[in-house]
Amino acid sequence: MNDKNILSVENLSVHFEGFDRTVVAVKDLSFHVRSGETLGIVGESGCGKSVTSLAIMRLLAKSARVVSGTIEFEGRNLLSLSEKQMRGIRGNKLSMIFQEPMTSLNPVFTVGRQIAESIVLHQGKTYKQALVDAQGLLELVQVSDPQKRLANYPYELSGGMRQRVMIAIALACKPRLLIADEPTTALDVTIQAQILQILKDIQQQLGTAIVLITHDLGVVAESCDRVMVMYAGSKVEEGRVADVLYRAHHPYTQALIRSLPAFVEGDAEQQRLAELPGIVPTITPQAVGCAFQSRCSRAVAACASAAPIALQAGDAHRYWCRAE
Ligand SMILES: Nc1ncnc2c1ncn2[C@@H]1O[C@H](COP(=O)(O)OP(=O)(O)OP(=O)(O)O)[C@@H](O)[C@H]1O
Repeated sequence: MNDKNILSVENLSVHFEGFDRTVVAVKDLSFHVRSGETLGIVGESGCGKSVTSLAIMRLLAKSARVVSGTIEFEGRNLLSLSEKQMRGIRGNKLSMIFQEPMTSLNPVFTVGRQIAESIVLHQGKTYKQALVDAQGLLELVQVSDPQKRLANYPYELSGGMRQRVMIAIALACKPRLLIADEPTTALDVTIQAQILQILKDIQQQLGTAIVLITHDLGVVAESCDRVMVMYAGSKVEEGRVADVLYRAHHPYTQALIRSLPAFVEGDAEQQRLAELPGIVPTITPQAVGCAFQSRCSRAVAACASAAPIALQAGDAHRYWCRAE
C-alpha cells in the first residue's frame, strides 16, 4: 500500500427518477481509495453501497441520474469520459465482481472460453495464448486441476468455484482497482474465508487496490485496512478498521457492532434485542436533518432539522453526527 489515491470520489449524488417521486440513493458522498489498500464499504441493505460501485463502473440503470460529483480514477474523471473511453478502462484497469456469479457467467460457454475471451478482448492476445493465461489465472485463484476446469460449464461447478472463476475473469487484465460487491454473501462460512484469503493473496501479489462492499462487519474486520460506514446514501463514519470497530462513535456503527454475533452473548432472545429495529428510510431531495434520527436512541431536536456535522474521533477517524 502507498499514500497515492487511485480513486477519489467527491460530492457524488445519485438520484432515481421514479413515477411519482425522486429517490436519493447516494447523497454528497466523498471518499478515496489508496493504491494497494482494501477499503470496506459497509451498511444495511439499501444504504447505497451498490449504487456507489455501479456509479464508479458507469454501469448505473437508465433511471439513475448522477446529479453532482466527480469520480477520479488514476487522475481522470470517469464521469466526463465517453462510453468508448470508459470501455477501455472497465474490465481493464478497473474491474468488478458481483455477489451471484451464476447470473454473471454465461451458462452456454465453458469457463476457459469466458476467461480467455476477456483476455482476447482487453489484451489483444490470440485465443490460444489467452487459454494458457486462463489456466494460470485459475491457478492463482486456487482452483484445483485448472486444466480440466477450463472445459467445465458454470453449472458443473460449486458456488465457491464459480466465484473463483468470476475473480479470475475480473483479474484477467490485472486491474489496478477491483470492486467486490458482496463477493462472499452467497457462500458458506468456510468457502467465504477461502475467497477472502484469495483476494488478500492477490492483493499482495499484484498490488491491486480493493473496494470490498459488504453488510458484514466480520468480513471488514478480517479483510480491510480502512472502512466507510454508509447509511441512507451518506457516509456516517470512516477510519482505520481497528479504530472504527473498537472505538465506534456514530450510533449507527455502534448498533451494527452490537448486532454482530461475536459481540452478543446469550440466547436467541438477547440476540434479537441487539438487532436494530426499523429499516433504512427512503430519502427524497427535500429531506432535512439526519437520516438515522428515527432509529437513533441518542437523537436530539437538532437531528431532525439540521444536517449532521463532521467530527474528528482520532487520526483519520471521522463521523458525522449531532447526537448526544
Ligand atoms: N434501479 C433502481 N430503481 C430505483 N431505486 C433504486 C434502484 N436501485 C437502487 N435503488 C435505490 O437506491 C438506494 C440504494 O440502493 P443500493 O442497491 O445501492 O443499496 P445497497 O446498500 O447496495 O443494498 P444491498 O446490500 O441490498 O445491495 C435504495 O433506496 C434503493 O431502493
